[in-house]
Amino acid sequence: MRMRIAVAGASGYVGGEVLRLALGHPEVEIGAVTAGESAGSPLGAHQPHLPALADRTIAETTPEQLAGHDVVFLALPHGRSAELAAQLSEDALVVDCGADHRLTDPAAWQRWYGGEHAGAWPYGLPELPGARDALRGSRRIAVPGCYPTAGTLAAFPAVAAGLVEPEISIVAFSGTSGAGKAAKPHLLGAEVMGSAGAYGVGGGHRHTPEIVQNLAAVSAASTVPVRVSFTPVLAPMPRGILAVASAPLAAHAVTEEQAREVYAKAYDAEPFVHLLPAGTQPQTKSVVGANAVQVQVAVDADAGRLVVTAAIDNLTKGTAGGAFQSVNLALGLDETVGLPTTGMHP
Ligand SMILES: NC(=O)C1=CN([C@@H]2O[C@H](COP(=O)(O)OP(=O)(O)OC[C@H]3O[C@@H](n4cnc5c(N)ncnc54)[C@H](OP(=O)(O)O)[C@@H]3O)[C@@H](O)[C@H]2O)C=CC1
Ligand SMILES: CC(=O)N[C@@H](CCC(=O)OP(=O)(O)O)C(=O)O
Repeated sequence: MRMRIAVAGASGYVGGEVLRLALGHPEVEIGAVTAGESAGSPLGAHQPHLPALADRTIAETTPEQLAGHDVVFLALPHGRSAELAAQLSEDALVVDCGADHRLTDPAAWQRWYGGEHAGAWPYGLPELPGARDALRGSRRIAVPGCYPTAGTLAAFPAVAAGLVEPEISIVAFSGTSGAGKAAKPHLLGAEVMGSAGAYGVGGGHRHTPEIVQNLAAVSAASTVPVRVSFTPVLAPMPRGILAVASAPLAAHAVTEEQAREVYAKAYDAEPFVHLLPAGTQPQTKSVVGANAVQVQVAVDADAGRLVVTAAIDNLTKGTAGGAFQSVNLALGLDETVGLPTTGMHP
């Protein structure tokens, strides 16, 4: 099924990754490319890695520019996408890469983002139980946050199988592209190069309720609330997220082999999730540009904890790749069409 796509936010990091993947997708024709302040300038001035599109002129982001496309990707700051989506045709498949339609609980939206809750759309993490059914045939997709993709995929098989108590700690290291390309003082080279630092420490990051929402939906301990302590760390690299999730084992006798069996059952049939052989660890570089997740499982018997590591590229599986995976499902295509799975080494 051929699809004509529009990309709003085409000058940004996510918009650039959507367009990179679109150029390699056999069923995609690229229509409108729009943005904010950069409207009127050539796309090549913002996306130097896309020479095939360098001469395209960026248009203003209006409902009229985005009309007449089969799929509209909104790679815009949160708030802006909900406002725009409300003015788009119900027949078009609208894919919100921002946060506006991820949270199902209006009170959680109010607490973490503020303002009116736009409502929740089918959540674009196909690996979560039940997600594929909601995505098939849908005309709206909420793309997960990049940390929630990594953290959820690291933790959910153990939470769903009751392997751990639902008291999850997630520490995740992110490349700086996770913050977008708008100039921010804490992202200056002099601040970031050669250094790593935590932020949002003590439960302050707005991805916490999204991770809780995902894990609570699958938790085997239905009478015990899922609690997540999430700590993001900015790391001196352009792309990638490495998440380290750990939780107390529900039974102290659980062996590493048993834990691996739980993860193998969850992921053996998944085209984009790779449970690594014992003894190797996920590396962010190995998934750069790939719609891939590397996962490893360990049991810390002395501490009585399960420790799971997961690596993704925040812009690929963490946003644009995961978005195309969900689009493929929504349009009845094979989920894997057009999505690269190989990363880089060294
Ligand atoms: N970066 C990441 O790893 C991830 C990002 N996301 C989400 O994806 C969305 C895009 O992020 P990212 O690409 O990183 O951000 P960038 O800052 O790199 O890009 C933002 C884009 O939005 C455009 N824009 C900003 N304000 C407006 C406006 N008022 N009207 C129209 N267009 C506007 C910008 O255009 P211009 O430059 O012309 O102003 C630019 O094209 C955000 O919601 C982000 O939270 C989600 C998961 C991961
Ligand atoms: C490194 C870095 O700054 N990362 C961003 C997460 C990006 C993302 O996924 O943002 P949305 O949920 O808004 O889509 C942050 O911590 O805010």
